[in-house]
Amino acid sequence: MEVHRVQALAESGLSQVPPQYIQPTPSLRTTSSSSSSSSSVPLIDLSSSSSLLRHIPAACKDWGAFQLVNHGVPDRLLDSIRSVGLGFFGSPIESRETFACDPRRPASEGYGSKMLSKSDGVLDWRDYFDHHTLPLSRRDPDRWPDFPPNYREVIVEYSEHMKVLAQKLLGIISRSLGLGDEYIQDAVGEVYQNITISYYPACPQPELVIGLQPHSDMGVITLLVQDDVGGLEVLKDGEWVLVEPLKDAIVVILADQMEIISNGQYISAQHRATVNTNRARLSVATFYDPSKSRKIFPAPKLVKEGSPARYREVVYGDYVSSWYSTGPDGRRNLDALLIQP
Ligand SMILES: O=C(O)CCC(=O)C(=O)O
Ligand SMILES: [Fe+2]
Repeated sequence: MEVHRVQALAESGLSQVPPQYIQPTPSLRTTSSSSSSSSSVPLIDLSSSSSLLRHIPAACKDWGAFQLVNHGVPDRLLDSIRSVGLGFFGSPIESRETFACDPRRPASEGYGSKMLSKSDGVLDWRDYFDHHTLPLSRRDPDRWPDFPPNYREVIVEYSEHMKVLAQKLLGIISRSLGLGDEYIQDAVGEVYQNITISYYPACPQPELVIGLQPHSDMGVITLLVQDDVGGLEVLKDGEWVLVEPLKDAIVVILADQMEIISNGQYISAQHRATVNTNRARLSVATFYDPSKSRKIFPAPKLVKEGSPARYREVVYGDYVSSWYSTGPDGRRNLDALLIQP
């Protein structure tokens, strides 16, 4: 299978994007952008008790996403992860290709460009590097780049901080739903963590393409850091809203299994990434997922008279397979589990 790196294409200096990257439906193009919207993604201070009690639950209900400051992750680590990512994507293509993922297997670890396994379908204007970081049994740092020289160390340290922060947030979210602090963590079981560094090259015709197509994340919770370029957008009441780049903030995105466990009280945010003519953009997404064999279902305490179960139980691995084979198409995978009243 021949793989084209978007970065190589962009750096070849072409003035028009190849047809396989052009979004056929104008509604999927990013021209009709966002930022005119009056609302913005909630900004939450994790060190304030009113945030924990009021702002986090409101953001989870209305947006399924928020930006977090005073999160306890050292700012220098956020800088380091961005800088090793840029170091990798700024290295010669031959060095990068030594770490290519297996393009035939969805979600395989390594350097990739095409997220979905289906052969038709429009391509995203993005390259990425996916790291399998937890559990330790699936971690093999030899499969990660060793340039810049501190690359692997930074990933290991970052993985630990993201796990701790995700678990803290799951405790807060669990409690806010009237469940025990540990309920969501227990429902998820052993954590499967992946870290994906996305690189969106500058594009000569950004209005015709999409960096990353609209989707909701399939796991439980995603923690994302971005650089100062901007491009991440969240769908709110039918409008795309830009997630303003804030240097030391972490973007929290609730994912599909969270919506199921909360029986729809909290929503998974649909989001997408746009690109621009001038500057390449880098983001780092850390996904917190159940194991493939885990069964996920609405918390029994949230299913009662007047609020019946809204989602069918699902084996997480089946959810992942359908996501990668058919594609996310917004919320298609989650909507397929809805129980019709
Ligand atoms: O690049 C971004 O800001 C979004 C990345 C993302 O949504 C993902 O990797 O699932
Ligand atoms: Fe995402």
